[in-house]
Amino acid sequence: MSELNDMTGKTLRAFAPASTGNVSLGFDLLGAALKPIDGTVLGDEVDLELADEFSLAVEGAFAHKLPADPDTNIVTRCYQHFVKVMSEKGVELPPVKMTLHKHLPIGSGLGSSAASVVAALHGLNEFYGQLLGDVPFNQHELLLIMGELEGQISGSVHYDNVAPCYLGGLTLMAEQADTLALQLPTFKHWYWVACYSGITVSTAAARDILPKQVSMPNTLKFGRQLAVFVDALYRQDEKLAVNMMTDVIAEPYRKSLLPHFDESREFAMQNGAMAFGISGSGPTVFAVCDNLEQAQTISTWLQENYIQNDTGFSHVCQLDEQGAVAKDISA
Ligand SMILES: Nc1ncnc2c1ncn2[C@@H]1O[C@H](COP(=O)(O)OP(=O)(O)OP(=O)(O)O)[C@@H](O)[C@H]1O
Ligand SMILES: N[C@@H](CCO)C(=O)O
Repeated sequence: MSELNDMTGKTLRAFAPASTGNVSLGFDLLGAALKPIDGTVLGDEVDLELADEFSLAVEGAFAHKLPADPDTNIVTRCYQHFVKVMSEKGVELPPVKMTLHKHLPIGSGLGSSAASVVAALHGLNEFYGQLLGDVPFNQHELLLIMGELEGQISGSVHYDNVAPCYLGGLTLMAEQADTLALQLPTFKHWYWVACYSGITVSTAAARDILPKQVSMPNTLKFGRQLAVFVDALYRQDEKLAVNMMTDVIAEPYRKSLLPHFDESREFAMQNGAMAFGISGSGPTVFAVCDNLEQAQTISTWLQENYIQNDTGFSHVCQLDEQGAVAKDISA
């Protein structure tokens, strides 16, 4: 322990933003990190400090929606996995006390479990990095671990929430041994309205209702849309890009789980939205606008008409280009 830096009394806080998976046209392959323009914290935070033994405390607006036993919390599993891998490398890490500030609703389509996984693992990497003098895992290695942990909870390994949440911006999954995700160019003037209705849709259940096979016409449309969308981003051809933003894979089946989805789309598209769809596996919906006033009108309408209970909310967002961050919050 003598060669370790002194972290006594230091508290590090890691933040990981909300994210929207699929972006309609890229099922499991596209994702974007979101940040409300009014400064609301939309993401999970994890605090870390040295302790005699590991513990996890859970606070925040959605803490009571998680299982009471901290051992079943994905943050505990992140810690256990992190120290196990380091131990296998011959590095025994001193325990930490972790506090999860659970701001994101569970089963919301905003990458709630991904935000906890990313905040926990990024926080652990930065905290132990300061202790050891260098981060234990590089960005690629850490993203691999994030995908694995998120997969344990959502029933399948898909990176479209963890990758944008960790890296920021709009990401395309490459899933290659040396390149997991690619960061794409974006339209900086786009506003993304994100409205969470307040009901819970489990990702595993929303995957179960999808057909196991996709028809030939839909396969061809999916491939064309994704390829043309990426090209349009690189050429900053906004009209072509939004024309590609439709979902032939999941939305036709999943919208039956979302009360008022069709009216919401109709209102949004008639009031200036360039695209509208389900965020991840829902129930959050998103609308893309190039005009702030229209985005605000749509957000207000969704707040009044799409939200089902008092846990729902609606935010006008832009893309969070930064992704996960960590800062020293020691008193
Ligand atoms: N820290 C955590 N954050 C979120 N979910 C957690 C966490 N720890 C354990 N869980 C459990 O993981 C499951 C997450 O389910 P699911 O993947 O449907 O939600 P989600 O990640 O919130 O979905 P979405 O990506 O749609 O926001 C729930 O059963 C929840 O109780
Ligand atoms: N791509 C995943 C995201 C889940 O948030 C799905 O749609 O099932």
